Amino acid sequence: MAIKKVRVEEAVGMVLGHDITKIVPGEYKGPAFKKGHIIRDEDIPHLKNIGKEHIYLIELTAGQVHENEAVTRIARAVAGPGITLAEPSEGKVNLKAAADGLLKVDRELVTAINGVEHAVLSTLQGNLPVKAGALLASVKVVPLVVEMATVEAVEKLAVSKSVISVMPMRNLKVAAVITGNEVFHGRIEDRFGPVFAAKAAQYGATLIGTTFRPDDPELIKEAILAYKDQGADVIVASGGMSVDPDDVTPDAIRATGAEVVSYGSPVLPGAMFMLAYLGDVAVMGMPACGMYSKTTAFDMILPRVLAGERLRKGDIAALGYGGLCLSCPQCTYPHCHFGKA
Ligand SMILES: Nc1nc2c(c(=O)[nH]1)N[C@H]1C(S)=C(S)[C@@H](COP(=O)(O)OP(=O)(O)OC[C@H]3O[C@@H](n4cnc5c(N)ncnc54)[C@H](O)[C@@H]3O)O[C@H]1N2
Ligand code: MOO
Repeated sequence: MAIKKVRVEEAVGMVLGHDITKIVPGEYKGPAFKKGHIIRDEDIPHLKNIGKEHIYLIELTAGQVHENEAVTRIARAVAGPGITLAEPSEGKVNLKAAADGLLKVDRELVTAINGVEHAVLSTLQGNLPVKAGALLASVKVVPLVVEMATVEAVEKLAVSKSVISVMPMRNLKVAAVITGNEVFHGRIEDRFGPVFAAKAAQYGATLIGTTFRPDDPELIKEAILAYKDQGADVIVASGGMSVDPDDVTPDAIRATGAEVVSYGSPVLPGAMFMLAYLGDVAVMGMPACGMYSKTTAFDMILPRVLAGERLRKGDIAALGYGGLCLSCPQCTYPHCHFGKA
């Protein structure tokens, strides 16, 4: 590679070989000059004000790739379905969500790609519901010019795999069975119904019904089976999930014939959560913490089910890493460590 340093005063009329960044803390961070800009007399003081006394003249030799081309190729290699790529800027390409959905990231592949000399792939954690246009990942390379081998090594790792993708939510039908004698007999006002309505809407599902049952496993079982017959894809039974003699919801779910994936989840709040499947219908037992805490195991599991994943015991066990909520006075999820296993 021929890279020549030229003093800015002598660079008038020359073409910039890369974007040049300006940063004013708290005000601006971005390109002051873009690759391809032809340097003019009036640019000289501006370049000096951002600390540039020289520019590079670049001539690529065979087997070398300019940063913009390198990051574009790497971004294309790692982007799976549901991802849009921005134009390269300052040697970086941003990957964004093409539509609302569930972010999937192959964590092992991200690590392997970052093991390639000079490749940088920085992502959000996966299994997160994301909105259209959300920034999900950035690709960079470290030097201004990289060896073709760097790009090819990443392409080889990512070939026929999707490192980063967004699964669309499938607008499934959710039904709620709210249990508890105290609610059923009107001793207290139900506080779970609004939570389920809000969560279904938040994650792109339709709540097709909410029904109330006392702490009677037979009646709860029948309500679950009735919703299955009505075509629900996900049935959530709330309350009665812990250790008291009147906590009969897990037994009621078992009595439907559903296959229990897990009773208990390593997410707090949500330790007493149950996931089971009645054929293809997901049946969830939601402990009462779901009324009180803004974000629980339910928020780790429901979006994945709504995106079409069939979860297994190992998926639930994996939620323990990062599964401890700090119960902040003001919940800032997902802007925290919680649920990012
Ligand atoms: N000794 C133990 N105590 C608790 C354990 C445990 O393992 N050992 N687990 C705790 C965890 S974790 C949770 S979460 C809670 C709640 O579990 P449940 O799902 O069994 O909740 P309930 O007993 O049915 O109700 C608790 C509380 O919430 C009120 N509630 C329930 N449903 C509604 C509703 N739809 N609307 C309004 N209020 C509702 C209910 O009246 C009770 O006051 O258990 C811990 N304890
Ligand atoms: O199931 Mo309890 O949720 O950990 O609060």
